[in-house]
Amino acid sequence: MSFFSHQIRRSFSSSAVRRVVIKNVTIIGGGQMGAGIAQVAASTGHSVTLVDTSEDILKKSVKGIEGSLKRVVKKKFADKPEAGEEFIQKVLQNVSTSTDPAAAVPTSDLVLEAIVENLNVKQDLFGRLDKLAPKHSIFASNTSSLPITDIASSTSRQDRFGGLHFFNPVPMMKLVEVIATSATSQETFDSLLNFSKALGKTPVSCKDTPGFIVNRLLVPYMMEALRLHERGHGSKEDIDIAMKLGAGYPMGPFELSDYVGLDTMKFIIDGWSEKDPDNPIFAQSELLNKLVAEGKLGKKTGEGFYKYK
Ligand SMILES: C[C@H](O)CC(=O)SCCNC(=O)CCNC(=O)[C@H](O)C(C)(C)COP(=O)(O)OP(=O)(O)OC[C@H]1O[C@@H](n2cnc3c(N)ncnc32)[C@H](O)[C@@H]1OP(=O)(O)O
Ligand SMILES: NC(=O)c1ccc[n+]([C@@H]2O[C@H](COP(=O)([O-])OP(=O)(O)OC[C@H]3O[C@@H](n4cnc5c(N)ncnc54)[C@H](O)[C@@H]3O)[C@@H](O)[C@H]2O)c1
Repeated sequence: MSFFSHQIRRSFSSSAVRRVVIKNVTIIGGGQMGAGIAQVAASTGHSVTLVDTSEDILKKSVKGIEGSLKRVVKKKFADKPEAGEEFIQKVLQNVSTSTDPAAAVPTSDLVLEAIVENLNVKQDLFGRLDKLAPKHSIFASNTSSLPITDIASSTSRQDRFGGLHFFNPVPMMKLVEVIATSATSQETFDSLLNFSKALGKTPVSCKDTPGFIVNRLLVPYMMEALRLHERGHGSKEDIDIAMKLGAGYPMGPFELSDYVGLDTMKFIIDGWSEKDPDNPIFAQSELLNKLVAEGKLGKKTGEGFYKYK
C-alpha cells in the first residue's frame, strides 16, 4: 500500500493558503535537535536562521554543526577532502544565528520550534511569533510528546500549524513524522511532507496522538527497561547488551536515554502519567527522577546513567 493511501483526509479551512515551497526556515532552539535540523536544512540548500537565548549557546550550536558536518564529509567526500571542505563552508553560509526570534520570523516560510519540552513555554513562543510572521508562514513543532493541537491553540493560524518530529541524531536518522491536527489544512500538510522529502528524509503521516508512532512505542519500552533495573532484574550494562545483541537495537535503552536527554525523557513521561495516572506503562522511574534532580541529564551534561568524557 502506498504512503499516500494512508494519508488522513482533512477538512479545508476557509483561511487556508496555497501550498508553500519552503526555502527560508527559522529554527527556534539550537540544542541537539534544533542544531541537527538546521544542519540538514542548510545542507539541502535551505536558508536557515537558528535562534536561541544566548550568543554563547548559538556559538556552541554552530560548532556542533561544523563537527557533525566534518563527520558527514569524511564519508561523503572520502576521496575529495577539498570538495568536502568546500561543502562545509557552503552549508555554513546557509546558516545565520539570532537571539531575537521576532527579528528572524518576518521572512520565514517555516518556523520550526525545537525548544524545551514544556507546553506553556512553547505556547508562549508561538503566540508571540504568530503576530510577527508572514501570513503564509507555516508553524511546526518538533515536540516529542505534547499534543500539536494544544501548542497550536496559542495562535490564530491553526490551519497552518503541524508537527514535524525528527529523530536524534538528525543527520543520521532518516525518519520524519509529519503530524496533522484536525485543523491542519491539506496544503500545510503537503508542504511539510514535501519539505521533509527535500531534506532527504522519509516522512510518515501521523495523527495527533500521544507520542505519535515512534515515541508511543519506544518510550514505554525505555521506561520499562529502567523499572526492570530498579526491580533488581538486571544491571544497566546487561540490559543494554541484551537489547543490542538480542534484539538488534543500535543502542541499549540506557545508552539511548542518555543520548535523548534524561530531562526530555522525564518531561515526556511526567506529561503522559499526569494525563493517564493509572496506566502502568507510564509509571515513573525513581532513578530517572533522581538523576534529573542532580542535573545529570545524559550525554549533553557529561553524565546520566553513564559517564562521558
Ligand atoms: C525522544 C525523541 O522524541 C525521538 C528520538 O529521537 S528517539 C531516538 C532515536 N534515535 C535512535 O534510536 C538512535 C539509535 N542509535 C543509532 O542509530 C546509532 O547508534 C547512531 C547512528 C547514533 C550512531 O551509529 P554507531 O555506528 O552506533 O556509532 P558511531 O561510531 O558513533 O557512528 C558511526 C558513524 O555514523 C556517523 N554519525 C554518527 N553520529 C553522527 C552525527 N551526529 N553527525 C554526523 N554523523 C554521525 C558518522 O559517520 C560516524 O562515524 P565517525 O564516528 O567515524 O564519525
Ligand atoms: N533529544 C531528542 O532525542 C529529541 C528527539 C526528537 C524531538 N525532541 C524534542 O525536541 C525539543 C528540543 O529537544 P533537544 O533535545 O534539542 O533539547 P536541548 O535541551 O538540547 O535544546 C533545547 C534548546 O532550546 C533552547 N531554548 C529553550 N527555551 C527557548 C526559548 N524560549 N527560545 C529560544 N530557545 C530556547 C535552549 O537554550 C536549548 O539550547 C523538545 O521538544 C524535545 O522533546 C527531542
